[in-house]
Amino acid sequence: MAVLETISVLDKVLTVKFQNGTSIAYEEFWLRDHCRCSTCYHADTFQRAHHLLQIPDVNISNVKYDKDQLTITWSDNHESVYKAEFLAEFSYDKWRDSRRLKPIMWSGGDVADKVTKIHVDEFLNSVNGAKAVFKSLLDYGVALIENVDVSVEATEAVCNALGGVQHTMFGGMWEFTTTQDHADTAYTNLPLAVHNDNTYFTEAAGLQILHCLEHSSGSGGETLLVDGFYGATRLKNEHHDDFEFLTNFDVEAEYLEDGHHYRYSAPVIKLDKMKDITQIRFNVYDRSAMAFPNDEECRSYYRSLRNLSRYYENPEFQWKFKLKPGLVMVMDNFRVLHGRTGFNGKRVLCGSYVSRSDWLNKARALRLIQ
Ligand SMILES: C[N+](C)(C)CCCC[C@H](N)C(=O)O
Ligand SMILES: O=C(O)CCC(=O)C(=O)O
Repeated sequence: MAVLETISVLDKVLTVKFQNGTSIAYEEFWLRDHCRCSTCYHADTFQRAHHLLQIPDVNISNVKYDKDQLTITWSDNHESVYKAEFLAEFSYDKWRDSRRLKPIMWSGGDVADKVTKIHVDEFLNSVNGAKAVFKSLLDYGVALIENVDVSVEATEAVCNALGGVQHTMFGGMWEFTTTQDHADTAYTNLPLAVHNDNTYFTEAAGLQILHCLEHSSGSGGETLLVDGFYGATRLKNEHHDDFEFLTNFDVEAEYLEDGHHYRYSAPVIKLDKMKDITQIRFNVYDRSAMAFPNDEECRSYYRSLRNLSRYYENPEFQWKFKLKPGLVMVMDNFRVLHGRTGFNGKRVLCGSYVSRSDWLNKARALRLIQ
């Protein structure tokens, strides 16, 4: 519970000292911009009523406060009221850290005992079930949902509860096997080294959901998962120059098939301003043929990608398991790399993508993140 203790105003800055000892300084312009009265703010839509250019250049004429709220009278006689709880949100460190995700890195199959494995009914019909799935995705980048009817329709209900089916050139809900519906090796029985999908899209899919509907008259087709953040962190600690290179160099990726040519360039390892790893875009197959300005950059490209690959290809760091009908695997495509061993026989998978905005929206609505 935030409690106002003292307020002081100097040189267009109002400083609040809270009873817990913290102090926060607010620019006058920021305070006027955050007036929540009915003429400045549409409380029903959580939107400001004025353009930035309409905010007047005024000064604080008078302040009144008690332990719960502050009232400012402005030099244009406008009056603004601020609740202590609202003001207390804007300690910069607290505000910044409240927005940082806190992934728990993992390596190897032991993570199987940590990720959420939940009955589909509990996921779809209970808040705690939904929280368990989204927390597992936030913590480990993987969640497993069991007892799902072996159908595209039942899988779609799971995809919608995860945030909604994301439509791409591959469709919305997809069902795929070894028929060449698209010019991609996913539609074959070849082994696929662990990778992130959609490195050729301006924004990769947020989640990838896979449900093996059938695998008959054959073997293989085991799923491989690896924590892309763990491998990138090992690279940072053991090949720092390569890590730096991969956080700065734009690797170009592309996807080509009749009527389609996607192309996008971005670093393999994306950092935010806090230097937290926020995304891995790693796919050895979809890399474009690139030109380089000099030998050094070309050599750095191959050395750094090969060194990072050694972590991702290390079986010790991979989680290998077989998707079976009824079990739906959900993974964070911004973090977890997935692949499969080669297979024979008839193997049919269905699933969808979910955008990152949409699944984080669900997690935020469940109050798991800010
Ligand atoms: C749509 N579905 C998931 C079946 C396959 C899409 C192909 C994904 C492509 N190999 C990539 O890595 O982006
Ligand atoms: O067939 C599988 O298990 C995965 C295929 C794959 O990697 C993909 O569709 O992106």
